[in-house]
Amino acid sequence: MDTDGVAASPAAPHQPPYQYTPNQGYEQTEQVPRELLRQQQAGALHAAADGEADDDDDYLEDIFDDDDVDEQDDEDWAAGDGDLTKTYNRQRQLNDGGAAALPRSNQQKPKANTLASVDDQVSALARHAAKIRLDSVKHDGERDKDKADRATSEQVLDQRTRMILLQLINRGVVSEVHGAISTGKEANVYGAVSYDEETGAATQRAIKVYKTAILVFKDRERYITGEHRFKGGFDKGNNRKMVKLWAEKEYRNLRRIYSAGIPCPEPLALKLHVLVMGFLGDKKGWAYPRLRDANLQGDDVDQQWQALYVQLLGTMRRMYQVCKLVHADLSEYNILYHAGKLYIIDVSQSVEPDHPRSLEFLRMDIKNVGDFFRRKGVDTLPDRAIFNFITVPEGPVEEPALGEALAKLYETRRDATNDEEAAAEEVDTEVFRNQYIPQTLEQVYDVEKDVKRLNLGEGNDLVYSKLLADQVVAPKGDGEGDDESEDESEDESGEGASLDGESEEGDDDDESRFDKGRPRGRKFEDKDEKKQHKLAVKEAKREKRKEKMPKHMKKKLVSSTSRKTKK
Ligand SMILES: Nc1ncnc2c1ncn2[C@@H]1O[C@H](COP(=O)(O)OP(=O)(O)OP(=O)(O)O)[C@@H](O)[C@H]1O
Ligand SMILES: [Mg+2]
Repeated sequence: MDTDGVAASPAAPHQPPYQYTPNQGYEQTEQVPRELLRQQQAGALHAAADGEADDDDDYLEDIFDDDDVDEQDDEDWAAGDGDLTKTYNRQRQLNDGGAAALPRSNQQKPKANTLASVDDQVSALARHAAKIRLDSVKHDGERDKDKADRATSEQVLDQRTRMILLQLINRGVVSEVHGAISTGKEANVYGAVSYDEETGAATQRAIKVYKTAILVFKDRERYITGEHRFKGGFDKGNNRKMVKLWAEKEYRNLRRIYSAGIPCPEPLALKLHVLVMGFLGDKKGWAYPRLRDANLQGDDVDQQWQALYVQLLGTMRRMYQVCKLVHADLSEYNILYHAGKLYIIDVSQSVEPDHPRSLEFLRMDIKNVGDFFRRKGVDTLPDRAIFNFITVPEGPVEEPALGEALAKLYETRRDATNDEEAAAEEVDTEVFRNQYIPQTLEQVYDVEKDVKRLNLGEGNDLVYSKLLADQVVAPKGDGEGDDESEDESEDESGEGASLDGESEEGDDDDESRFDKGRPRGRKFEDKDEKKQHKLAVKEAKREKRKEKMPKHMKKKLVSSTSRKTKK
């Protein structure tokens, strides 16, 4: 790999290529990082593709494209994007001035103009090499200690990522990149610092770098499938595109959440699979603890937990109603806590309500949140009540009205201190958790039965009653009907919760893992629960089949009514 005869570099692995001088920071002892030199010497970008197994021509080219988030296809973003233009211009200025000042190891002029400009940019980036210092690991207390240690030794940045970080430094988005705050399967999060040009004041930043591990990202496809924002589709075979997509999704979602005033990291910049955001932590660079690790102090800890629970339900409703997002991986792991406030993080998999599985994801979020707070001794509300609270369009979306609405819910709930009532509530929650959730009219596969129930005044039992009632169930008893793909073979599969419109990729394991609608489920997997659920679903389907109208009749009914009810 390293046989290109680059002049011996002082940067042996154990010898950092920089020197620390008090008050002046890190001074570089190595002028140009090796991979950058190689870039220049080869005079062609393709020579760089020696790191990962990567045979694309654009291994590094796309790093120099100005392809930040496309504003056009997502007009509802409230946050402006002026900063990116600013940083881009700054970069151009820097490039113009910076490149000439650097020693060039190879005076050979690249033939193509594009290569020449990339070459210049590479030179401009080189002088920032010493500002990436992954040896300073910061994480709170004992948590992830091993993981973080590993981060420094193992998680050496690949060339592309390194280039992107250098570029971000060059643009002035951050001034230095430090050690990993967190390393995970899908992403590493690094601490970074940005120094104010005039005052020199330091501001902490966080940089999330998505990793290109095939297996993990395969699993995430389901979040993109059905997302109208990603209608253009994605190329599963290309990991780089996939991680870029995830970073982009996280960036966009963060912008929505941030501009809705929900506590979360401020999205600052995005470049391919690298996302720069505001740092949630103190001035010294210590990140706030995850809710899971929050250590509440005082003699009213119980009330504090209760208040946090109510706060979170309000946030979930705001996210749904204002941001039009379901988090889809909400749990005590993806919420940070500080001074009575909950910060929502990790939103790359969040989906819009029109995603075929959004309600399933929401139900799972509700369950995760409820389970956690119950363990903390909080008197939680039933899942169904929360589901309705979050999804019903009417009602407040701002505090303090949100909190008041929840207080009312507490008042009107069943008397949970009464054993019988409590048991009934538990059963209802269990039923709710296993109920089939249709997402679109096409998925209401037994519309006749639902209408009958509605006419009998049992409409409230439908999971989606608060959501689709006026669309799905017309008062006269007609409505949109069955869908073509609901045939016997699907019934036999036992995949009760699998919704139509979902990709039919045929990865059984993947799909079954998702029975309960749990994304990235390994963390939460519970085999018994899954089995039980499958049985319940099978039984329910058997019952349904008994009452099922023959398919040809249903088709007739659908075609005679669909025109009336379709939006
Ligand atoms: N903006 C931030 N400020 C401070 N800490 C952060 C920030 N973003 C993330 N972190 C820390 O990094 C951790 C991981 O972040 P995140 O949940 O976004 O990654 P992830 O997608 O879960 O990664 P993986 O699933 O691969 O572990 C968080 O638990 C939190 O401690
Ligand atoms: Mg996370």
